[in-house]
Amino acid sequence: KTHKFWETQPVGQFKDIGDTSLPEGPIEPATPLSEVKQEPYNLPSVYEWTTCDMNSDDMCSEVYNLLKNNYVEDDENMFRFNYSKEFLRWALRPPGYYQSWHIGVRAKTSKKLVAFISGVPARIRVRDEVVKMAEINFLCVHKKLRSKRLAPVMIKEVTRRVHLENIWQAAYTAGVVLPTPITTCQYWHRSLNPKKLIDVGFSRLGARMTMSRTIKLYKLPDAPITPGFRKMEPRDVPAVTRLLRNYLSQFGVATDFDENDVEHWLLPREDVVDSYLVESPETHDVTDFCSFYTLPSTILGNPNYTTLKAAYSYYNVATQTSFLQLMNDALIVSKQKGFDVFNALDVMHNESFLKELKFGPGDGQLHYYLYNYRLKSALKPSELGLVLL
Ligand SMILES: COc1cccc(CC(=N)NC(=O)c2cccnc2OC2CCNCC2)c1
Repeated sequence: KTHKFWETQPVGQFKDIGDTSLPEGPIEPATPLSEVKQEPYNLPSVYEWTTCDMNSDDMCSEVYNLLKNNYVEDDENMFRFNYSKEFLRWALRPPGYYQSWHIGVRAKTSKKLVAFISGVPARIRVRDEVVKMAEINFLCVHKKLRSKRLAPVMIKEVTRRVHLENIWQAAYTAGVVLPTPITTCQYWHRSLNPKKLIDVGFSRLGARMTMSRTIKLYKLPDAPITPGFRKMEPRDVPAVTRLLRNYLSQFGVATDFDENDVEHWLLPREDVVDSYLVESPETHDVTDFCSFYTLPSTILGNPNYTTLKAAYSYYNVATQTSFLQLMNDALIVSKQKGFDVFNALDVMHNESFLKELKFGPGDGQLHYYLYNYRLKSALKPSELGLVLL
């Protein structure tokens, strides 16, 4: 498959796979800011760039509606991600964010928002190097404007604006294979509401299984079973940061969270992100942590349901409680909150609970990428400590 655009970019190229003579690290050097293109790239003449102020309710609604109607669908086009406005505000405004990295494309005549791409700053450790990067996400071109080659110029424009902030690396994911994945993850789903999942075609009734047998198979207790299991609170930020930093230090590529980051990314926000911890009843130490984010999907073309309520595993650490029991408690509270399904990637140590807790394999893969940073060899998913939204 010719990757006309990606062959021009500083990313690992397929032809270089296995060439261990190439050093690990940046592919191109940083350049002086004076050498960064000062003016935006040219769009086709009927379109114009716009910067999206996510603090503005109208602007946030425009981005929300563009994604709701035109963003990623599953392989069978039965579901489409439906990130909420509150989720987008959270995802796009972490500490140190740049509004200039929230980039829209409008049709000049109608002024309608027809495309979007975003970046947020993140510190990501690659082996022993902590690198300031942009996490690129929510690239979306209106369905009616596909294959007009808008995506390459949007990627070049967000790259230019990231360079203007003296940042030279990026991280992103895609459901498609591009040059060149640093790892490829499988996704897994744990049914919480099997009847709805079967009714909407997300799952199928197992062979020799009745509906009542299936409902019984996925039944969960009404309350978490670990003593000291409770919602995370602001006072827990230092302890959770210590727990997370220690856990993530073992992975080849991982987010380098500090307390400021933990306060933004992991404190509970209703209908956006949920996080729980285990405070030892004896010592009051914080010994374990689990979290998941809320990402509903629109159900396309089903007469009885419109929305699939999905929880996505985020960051989880078990040091005293068994990982199985901790994640089972996460399933229990997500069921209690009305989620239909709990999704997870086989990253970090997730593989150890997936089969045991009755997750089924999804029918797709999620590929992770670094921009302008070469790894000598690809990672196994279990060596990755990075979850993108
Ligand atoms: C169920 O509704 C869907 C609507 C659109 C796409 C997919 C399949 C899919 N592509 N799933 C994932 O990418 C995925 C599966 C498990 C965990 N995280 C995931 O993606 C996250 C992380 C990357 N950005 C999207 C959300 C499912």
